[in-house]
Amino acid sequence: MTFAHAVTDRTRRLQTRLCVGLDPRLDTYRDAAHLREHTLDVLEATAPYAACVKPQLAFYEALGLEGMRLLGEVCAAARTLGLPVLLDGKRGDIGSTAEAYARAWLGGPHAGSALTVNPFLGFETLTPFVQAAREQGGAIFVLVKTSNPGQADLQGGGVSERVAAEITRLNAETLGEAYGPVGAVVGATHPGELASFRSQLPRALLLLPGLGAQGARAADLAAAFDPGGTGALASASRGVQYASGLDVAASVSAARTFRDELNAALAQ
Ligand SMILES: O=c1ccn([C@@H]2O[C@H](COP(=O)(O)O)[C@@H](O)[C@H]2O)c(=O)[nH]1
Repeated sequence: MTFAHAVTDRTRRLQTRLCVGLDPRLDTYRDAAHLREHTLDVLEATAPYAACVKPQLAFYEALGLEGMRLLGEVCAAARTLGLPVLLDGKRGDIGSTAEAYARAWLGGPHAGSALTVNPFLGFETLTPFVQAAREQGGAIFVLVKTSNPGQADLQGGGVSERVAAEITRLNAETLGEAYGPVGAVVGATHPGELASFRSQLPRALLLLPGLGAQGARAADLAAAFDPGGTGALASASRGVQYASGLDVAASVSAARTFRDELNAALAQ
């Protein structure tokens, strides 16, 4: 089953459109062992409310070798729980280096996972990622309009729309499933633009980061979804993992609330 198929199937079966972000911050814990235990506990406890899990690679890289080991454990635990994994790495480079990134994050133990990809070096640099995603049943999520306030410095003036058009072209080359292997990152912090990106990106899954800590609200995201309530994943990291300090029960409650609010928005 491909990544797109797996998240869509999970959305339909469990009625959840929430992507749980796991971004463990060392300064929040007594030590690395405490960080590991809490991160794995949050993953397991919130899994019933999640369509997928999104580890931000930067937080694992910042922990050195131990972080890489933990990332492996998070991905293995997610697989056991039946949760698709979306690796937020925002990779992108000239072709031969992009090939290495694609092998590293879409192949081997990460086959079938998804990776966020930065298109700044040009559309030709997406090719190794798209090929790897197609071959391994994975997916990529290309940055179209990021959630941060400064995105307009470089992503305005029609740039986001050009990236969206390229994603649509790439997905048209892949026949078969409802959603192709090339998704789009569109910040949940831009609710007024979600309908437009939804229609520009007909076969793309949308990743909507910014729920919770960045101020985006589930109630404002309905326009990002297709009829039937598929096609988008709204993502919260701090708002789930650190919903109330390190209280795992509060993480569960936050995940359940985000799930319910997204469902309520779609029922309007
Ligand atoms: O446009 C983007 C793309 C990715 N992110 C990442 O998502 C999480 C957001 O964390 P919160 O704690 O829910 O704010 C983080 O890993 C970002 O690197 C994003 O925020 N915006």
